[in-house]
Amino acid sequence: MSQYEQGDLFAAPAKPAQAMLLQDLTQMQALLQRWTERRWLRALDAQLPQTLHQLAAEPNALVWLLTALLCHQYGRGHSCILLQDLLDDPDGLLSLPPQNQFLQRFSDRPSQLLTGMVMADYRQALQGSSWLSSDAGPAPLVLSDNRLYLRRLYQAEQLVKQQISQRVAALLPLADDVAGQLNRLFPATAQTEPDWQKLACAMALQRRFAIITGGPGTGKTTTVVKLLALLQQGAAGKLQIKLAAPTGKAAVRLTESISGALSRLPAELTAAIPTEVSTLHRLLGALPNRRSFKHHSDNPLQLDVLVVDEASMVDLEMMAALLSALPAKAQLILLGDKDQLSSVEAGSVLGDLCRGADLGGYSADTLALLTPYSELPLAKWQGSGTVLNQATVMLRHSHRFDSKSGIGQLAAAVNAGDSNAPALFSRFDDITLLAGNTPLALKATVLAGYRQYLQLMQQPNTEREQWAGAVLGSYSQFQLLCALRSGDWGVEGLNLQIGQWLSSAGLIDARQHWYAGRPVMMQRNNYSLGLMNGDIGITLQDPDTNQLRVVFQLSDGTLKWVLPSRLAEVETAFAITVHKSQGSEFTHCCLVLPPDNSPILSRELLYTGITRAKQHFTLLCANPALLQQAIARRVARSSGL
Ligand SMILES: Nc1ncnc2c1ncn2[C@@H]1O[C@H](COP(=O)(O)OP(=O)(O)OP(=O)(O)O)[C@@H](O)[C@H]1O
Repeated sequence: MSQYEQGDLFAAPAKPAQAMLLQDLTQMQALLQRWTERRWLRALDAQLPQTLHQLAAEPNALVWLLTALLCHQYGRGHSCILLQDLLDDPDGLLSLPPQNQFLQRFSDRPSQLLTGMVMADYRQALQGSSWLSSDAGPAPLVLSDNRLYLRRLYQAEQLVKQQISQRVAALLPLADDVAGQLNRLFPATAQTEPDWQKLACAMALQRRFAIITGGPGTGKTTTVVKLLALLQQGAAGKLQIKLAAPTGKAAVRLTESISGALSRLPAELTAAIPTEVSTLHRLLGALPNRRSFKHHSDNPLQLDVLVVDEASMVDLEMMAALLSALPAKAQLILLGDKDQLSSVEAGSVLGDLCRGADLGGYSADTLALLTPYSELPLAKWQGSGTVLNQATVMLRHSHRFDSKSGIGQLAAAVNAGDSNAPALFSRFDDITLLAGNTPLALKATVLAGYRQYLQLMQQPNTEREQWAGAVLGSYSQFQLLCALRSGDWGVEGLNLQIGQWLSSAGLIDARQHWYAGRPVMMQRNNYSLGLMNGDIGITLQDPDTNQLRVVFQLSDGTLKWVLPSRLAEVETAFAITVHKSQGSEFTHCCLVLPPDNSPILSRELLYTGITRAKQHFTLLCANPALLQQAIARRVARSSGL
């Protein structure tokens, strides 16, 4: 029996009177404790009001409740809570198990306790609290337009809004021959749609802030390289350009794709374009054990143009840190796929900034900036979009996945919320649906997927670097992705299970914690080792020393051999979450869904998982009905952006 089914054991002995509970701190503490025991809250969430209370006593139990819920929502990636949600769906602010009939037994759910409350009750409680920032001074909570924030997040959001609107407002002068230059880089073809790559370039040339968004293979990198070539041409090659990405893995990928895109342009255009890509943490100068960075508004970055790839992975606080460290005159270009999952940390900055981008939403002024560079009329894309829509171009045509590609078609159908998407599996060879008896199918898939690199590992050759490079290359041919962290169908359970299967097949010997063949993923940046969160290394028996070492490929292509004892924060990576896979691609990628419904299963999760696959995508799903539900469910993160 699961913890949730034991309702009678854990439920409050008697339904406490709402008024009593909301006024009585002891009862409130007990309530938060019960919610924590049921895993509806994290211990940290229940702890926050207690900690604040020690710093400044707060007698109102409702304020305690709101603070714990706010902390919980922050942990789930929201920048704030909308007070309206407390009226519409208060249970949604806790991690309640979905569709659980036993929940009805709990009389202490928020929906029960907060019955009859109106907006004014929440506002009044907060406004009477010393925990709420006011004109009199800063405090940990901020109430703005009926949104409740942790002050840090509020400040980050304000900074992002302010900085971006200032940057979008300023128009940059164009070189005289810009139309001719654009025409040479983007030759006209027989098109039925505007050349969005060319228009993205034209827009970004005129703004200090621009977003180029698009799905996989739509030409974001190709476009930005042409943009940089034009910018350098206009500045006689004197611009200081920097490239960055949120994770080490994404940085390696951008280095590769930038180098590829440069090789397709004439050499005289590409001389002053860098290929070195740094992580955002490294660019900003992360300080050990601190949230702050070496570069900030008083010590800005030294650059003229900054390109940030995989911007969907950038969280709100990182975006704020980046914008505050950016010199006022610099140009910032964000690249990313707005439809992917949001950052692991709070915020969904790219998704928020790109809201409405599908429709264009361009004002007459913006159309006037773009029209001179378009062979086709743009009137269809006129609208009353946001300020940000005026600085955003969406690339719509995938050059990697054509109409014969099941991966491309499936990703597009899932992204559009098409409930018929699962029917595509029977129409294409490069996508496979394994429904039904999942454990057996899973075993067969992972054995086939991981066998090759493990066999290669067992044949060390005298050329140590070449052999290790080949093993790493072979590993990237296949990756198992999953939706959850814990449980049998999460990272933890699956890694254990796969370790056992591979051991039984004689491919690894997993009796020790560290063993040859163990793939591991960094869970945090480690600057002294030069390894970043999300980097995957493989444990190998070093033929030179006969000791175990974990081998990582660095962004310059070289290999780094690290003693396992130096890697404290790593996890086995036979299975990784879709979240952690962002910024990476694999030749064959297999996504396994749990048998039970979960709010984690969303359209964005499926889309992100599918688009990690370069040549083949397999979906393992015990319960195909879940697939439909996941396609219908959208991730909505509360924010004020
Ligand atoms: N206008 C175009 N015409 C033909 N091929 C193109 C065009 N634009 C891009 N490509 C090709 O499409 C492929 C993907 O391009 P690119 O890497 O620029 O896309 P991307 O959006 O950055 O991809 P990713 O999603 O991997 O970041 C490359 O092989 C590139 O040469």
